[in-house]
Amino acid sequence: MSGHYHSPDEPPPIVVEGLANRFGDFVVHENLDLTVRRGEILGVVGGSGSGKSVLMRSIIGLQRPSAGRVEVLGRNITDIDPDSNIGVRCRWGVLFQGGALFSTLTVGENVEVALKQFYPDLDPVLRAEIARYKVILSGLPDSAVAKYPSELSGGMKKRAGLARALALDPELLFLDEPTAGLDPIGAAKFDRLTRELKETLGLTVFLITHDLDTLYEICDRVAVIAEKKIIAVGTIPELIATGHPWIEEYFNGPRGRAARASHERAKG
Ligand SMILES: Nc1ncnc2c1ncn2[C@@H]1O[C@H](COP(=O)(O)OP(=O)(O)OP(=O)(O)O)[C@@H](O)[C@H]1O
Repeated sequence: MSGHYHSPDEPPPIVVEGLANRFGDFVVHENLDLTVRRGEILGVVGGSGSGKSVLMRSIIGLQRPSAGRVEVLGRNITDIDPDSNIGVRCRWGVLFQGGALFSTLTVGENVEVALKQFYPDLDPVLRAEIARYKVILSGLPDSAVAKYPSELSGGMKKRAGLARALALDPELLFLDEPTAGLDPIGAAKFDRLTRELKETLGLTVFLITHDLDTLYEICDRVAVIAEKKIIAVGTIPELIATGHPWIEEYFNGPRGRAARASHERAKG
């Protein structure tokens, strides 16, 4: 299995500049800047309702910003009509909160949806085989291919959603709270899978999470949304060194301290 080749001169895979999002009078983002580096897992944190999902939707072209520029894999997403950016859309995969699987389709068929859309002439037998491979790559047993979402546990649904996100061999993977609702063992396994996939497939990962263990275990850097913008981006020690009160409370509160202690124990 090979990753994606990139020349060192290529621009960062995601560049957001001066982003604004408003719903009526309600301002979610104002003058938000963010650059995601190639090959990193970037964790995105912020209080509930701070605009993490709206940011992700702006980056993948599902939310038209009120102002600003969003460049993904060298294409300006804000300028192009959603139907015309098909070439760039097949270069990312998204795991939405809850998996967003089609309930009337099996897991395998769910994975096949994107393959059918982007490669309509693909032989159906080959298409089913590619889907099966993605399901297994996501850590599900072969038997899960023929199952319906209602027959899966929460953790299996996440993996099925991940298989769908990987359908088109993406360069960029967007994960919206992938470990929410999983027990700690299931969450740790999902974290390991994310890291392994990133390393094996050469992915860049944009990962929204509230899970402090995920931040400590697998994120290369963390971006913090507060006050309608990204207030800081860096490694966790770099963030703590900013002394910002929200960051301080987040990482040095009881849960933050417990996650750090467990991370340090695991490192030995
Ligand atoms: N389509 C919309 N119309 C109006 N308001 C919206 C819309 N989408 C999001 N919002 C509002 O924007 C704010 C940010 O929402 P968003 O879902 O991005 O938050 P979040 O940081 O992902 O929160 P959480 O951690 O709770 O998932 C919220 O107050 C939400 O109600």
